[in-house]
Amino acid sequence: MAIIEVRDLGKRYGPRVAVDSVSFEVAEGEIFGILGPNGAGKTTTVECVSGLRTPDRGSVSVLGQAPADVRAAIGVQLQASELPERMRVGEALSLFSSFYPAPADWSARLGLSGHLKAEFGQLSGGLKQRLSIALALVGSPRVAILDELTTGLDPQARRDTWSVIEDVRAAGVTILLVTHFMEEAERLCDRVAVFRDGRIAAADTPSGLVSRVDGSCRVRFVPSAALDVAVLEALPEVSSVSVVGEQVVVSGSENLLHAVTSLLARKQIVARQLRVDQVSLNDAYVRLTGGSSDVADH
Ligand SMILES: Nc1ncnc2c1ncn2[C@@H]1O[C@H](COP(=O)(O)OP(=O)(O)OP(=O)(O)O)[C@@H](O)[C@H]1O
Repeated sequence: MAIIEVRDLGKRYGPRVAVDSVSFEVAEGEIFGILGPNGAGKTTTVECVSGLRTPDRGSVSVLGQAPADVRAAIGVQLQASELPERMRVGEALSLFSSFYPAPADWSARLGLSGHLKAEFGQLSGGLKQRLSIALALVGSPRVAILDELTTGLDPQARRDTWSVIEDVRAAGVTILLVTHFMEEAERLCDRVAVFRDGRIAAADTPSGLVSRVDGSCRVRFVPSAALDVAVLEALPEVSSVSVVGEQVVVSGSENLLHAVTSLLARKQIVARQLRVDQVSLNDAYVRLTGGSSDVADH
């Protein structure tokens, strides 16, 4: 069942079109990733889903209702969330908890227990980020919207946060996640939408996006005996073949390795120094966004 439905969403800021004809659905329990270069319309889209912004066009429903009518069911962690400088972590958690009849306490799981007395203004970027996640989850939301969840965290803190998000999902929460990190999208997301210029350039599972890239798999080897390149080129899985010195380099679809090794076995040729490379989600992303490299791989 779709828990979030976005239909033909459009939003302008003056003459600037931020989001144009965006449609997607998120199923209950799914982690749906939104990727794209700076200015592609990701934040505007999730702000419309969270009910913080009103679309100019199209419709958004969360749990079958307008977001503004189900606010208590939506937890939001926005890119730049600020609290008063002097407010202590424990005070912020208590204040937000007081808004809900049955608040959830994620502070220990997010490594905040040792910082409850620290003032917000004194926190490192990483701790601010973790606090904003804890505050987004305090109302036990059915839908969590996380915008640049792990930006500013060091690699270990990022991995720790991913495992928290897996726990959040295991608790039945549906998650809409804006990210610039391909490794994060691959690890966490069931499906991702790649935004470009306010539109969705492609939406699929991470592996589905990779397999859309022409020549997503590459096999290299040195044949043990003379090999007619034309027989490789005739295989339906093969998109191109090149010969570099003794080495044969074959590009093609996901099933390339099986197709090439079966052919070589039939011809009783051994593939020496065999290597297989797979296009990464990062490669797929770069191609889908027209070569933009404003993305981190790890
Ligand atoms: N409040 C605003 N007023 C005017 N223009 C805005 C406003 N918010 C966003 N924009 C513009 O709308 C476009 C989409 O912005 P948005 O923040 O949704 O993109 P984004 O994909 O989230 O970018 P980023 O990765 O940098 O956060 C951009 O061109 C941005 O400059």
